[in-house]
Parts: sequence; structure tokens; C-alpha cells
Amino acid sequence: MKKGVLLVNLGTPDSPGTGDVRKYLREFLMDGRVIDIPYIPRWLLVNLIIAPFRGPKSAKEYQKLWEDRGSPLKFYGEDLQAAVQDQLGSEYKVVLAMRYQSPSIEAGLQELKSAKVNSIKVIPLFPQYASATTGSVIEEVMRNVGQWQVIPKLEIVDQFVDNDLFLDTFVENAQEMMKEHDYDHFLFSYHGLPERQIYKAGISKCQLGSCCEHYGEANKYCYRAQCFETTRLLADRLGLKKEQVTTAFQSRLGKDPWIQPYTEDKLKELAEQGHKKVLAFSPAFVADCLETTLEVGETYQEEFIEAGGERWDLVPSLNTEQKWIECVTEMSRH
Ligand SMILES: C=CC1=C(C)c2cc3[nH]c(cc4nc(cc5[nH]c(cc1n2)c(C)c5CCC(=O)O)C(CCC(=O)O)=C4C)c(C)c3C=C
Ligand SMILES: [Fe+2]
Ligand SMILES: [Fe+2]
Repeated sequence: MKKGVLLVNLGTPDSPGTGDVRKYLREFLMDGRVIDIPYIPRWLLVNLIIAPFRGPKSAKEYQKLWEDRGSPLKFYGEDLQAAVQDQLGSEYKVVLAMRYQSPSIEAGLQELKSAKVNSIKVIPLFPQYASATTGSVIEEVMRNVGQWQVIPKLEIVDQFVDNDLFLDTFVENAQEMMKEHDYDHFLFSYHGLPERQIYKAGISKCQLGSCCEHYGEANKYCYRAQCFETTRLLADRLGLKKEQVTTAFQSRLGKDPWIQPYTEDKLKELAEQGHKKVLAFSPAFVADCLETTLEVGETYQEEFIEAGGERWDLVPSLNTEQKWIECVTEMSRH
């Protein structure tokens, strides 16, 4: 019997047309782990405000991002799946799924079932655990396999912030950039989360302050602490000094407070302090997507230059780097 591997990323629209983008936003944002408010207000917010108004704006962004092969988040996922399958050989069946849109987790699990696997390793492709991402993937996997007559043995990789191969891939990509330019500051920008999602996780009474700079068993699943830990591990490997490094959070949606500091504030502060050349990292994502290429790579670059900076570069994402393929291959073995 084969061993199954289910790689899962967030998801992306089927096309960059407004209709498909709205459909994607509706499915994504109606997930109660993503917008964690009661169903009726969530439905009204998503269907009457976000999808109609944000849909066309997001579609324009997706049109800029789109390549011949489609959305990078998806085609890099497909390339990763093929490479990991190749590494693991016929003893394993490796499948890619997306939490939202296609290919669905349900279809991915059916593919594994048809291949008669007797165990499944689930790898949500999010380095840090958050209920909105990894938690949602796990819930959807359990909802599906829970209906099977024979429930396979399941193993879940719930975070991999301290995985050496994951860290080393980012380090090598950064070192390539650092050979070319003498950066005077290093900004690590992570996807943000509403503050209440950290409090709701109830982890060691997180105060959303300096507590998150210490990482250990007690706050292992605090998303904010995992982000600070990712920065620390990458900065140590790159030999950066504490004062050269900033951790910040991007992509706030709505009026509720999200975890701070916000990247937009920090980049202006850096420019005001006289920093001229910033190297930006996006280590909450393992492939190019809207949040890396456009938000960090373009929007923040423009804002930094406008604020007086001279150079802002983004460390390339992991995409199909050989070390990253090795990393996922190692995580897949069971
Ligand atoms: C309440 C809203 C959101 C939460 C919470 C959230 C958490 C979260 N998301 C990612 C990863 C990705 N998000 C992406 C896009 C994206 N995220 C939100 C909202 C929330 N995310 C929106 C509205 C969008 C779409 C952006 C737009 O339409 O302008 C993506 C990119 C997908 C792509 O196709 O490129 C990723 C990846 C994480 C890791 C996370 C929590 C930690
Ligand atoms: Fe998001
Ligand atoms: Fe904390």
C-alpha cells in the first residue's frame, strides 16, 4: 500500500476576471476561521461590501500577477508537488490541494483514496500556524475523512518555522541579494491577523507586546511569536545585528485592530530615520503571490522610495528552489 501526502496552500482565483475573483473572495472570507464573526454579519460583510467593492480592485491586482501558467501560488504548488513526487518515488502518492477554489481538498483526498493509500501526511504550506490558515486546512481535511468508512492514519505538519531547510532556502536567496547590494536594514513582513484571533487562541496570555519575542513550548502556537522566532532564526543565520532588523505585519483588512507593528508604518519610520537601502523578506509565504510580489515587492517599494528611501528589494520566495523541494520531501516522509 502507498503512503499519501497532501500538500495544501491557501488558494487563488481560477482566473483574474472579476467574477472568479469575487467567487474566490466569497469562499475564502466566508470561512469562519478567516473572518471570525457570527455568520449573518459575516455574510453581509462579505457579500454586500467586500466582494462587490474589493472584487474589481483585487481582479486588477491579479491581472498584474497572472502569468502564462496562471497564478504563481498555484503553478509553483504544482511544480513542487511534481518534484516531491519524483523524489519520493512510487512508494508515495503526492497530491496538491488548495483550501479555497481548485483543486479542492475534497478532490485531493479522493485522489489519495483512489490510489489506496493507508496513511496520509497533511502539509499545510504555511510556515507559521494560524487558525485562519493551517487550522482551517486541518478542519477541512477532518471534515472530509471523517465521512470515510475507513479513516486513514493521519499525520499533520502544523508549522515548520524552525526547519533548517526552510530557513536555509531563504538565507541562500537573501545572500544572493546581499552580494549585489549593501543593505542598511532588513525588514521581515508577515501576513497580519486580527488581534482577537491571537487572544482567542488563548496562548499563555499573550499581550501582543514583547512577550512574543520569547518563543517556547508555552507559546508554540502563538502566530505573532512564531513570526518573531522566524525573523530571529533567519537573522542569526545571516549574521544580522538586532538593530538592523524589523519584524512587521501587513495586509490589514477592515477597522478592527490587527497585530502590530504594521509594515506600512515601519517602512515610513525607517525612511525617516535615514535608512536608504532595505532588503525585505516575506517568510509567511512559500511561493510568489499577491501578498509578496505586489504588496511587498511593489506597493511597499513605492511607499519607501516616496518616503525618502533609495532602494527596496524583496528576497525571492521559495517557489521551486532545490533546498525547498528537499525540505518538503523530508517533511513528507512517514
Ligand atoms: C480577514 C481576513 C484575512 C485573514 C485573517 C488572513 C490571514 C492569512 N492569509 C494568509 C495568506 C494569504 N492571503 C492572501 C490573500 C488575501 N488574504 C485576505 C484576507 C485575510 N487573510 C484577502 C482579502 C486576500 C486577497 C487579497 C486581495 O484580494 O486583495 C494570499 C494570496 C493569494 C494569491 O492568490 O496570491 C495568501 C497566500 C496567511 C498566511 C494568513 C494568516 C497568517
Ligand atoms: Fe490572507
Ligand atoms: Fe505574545
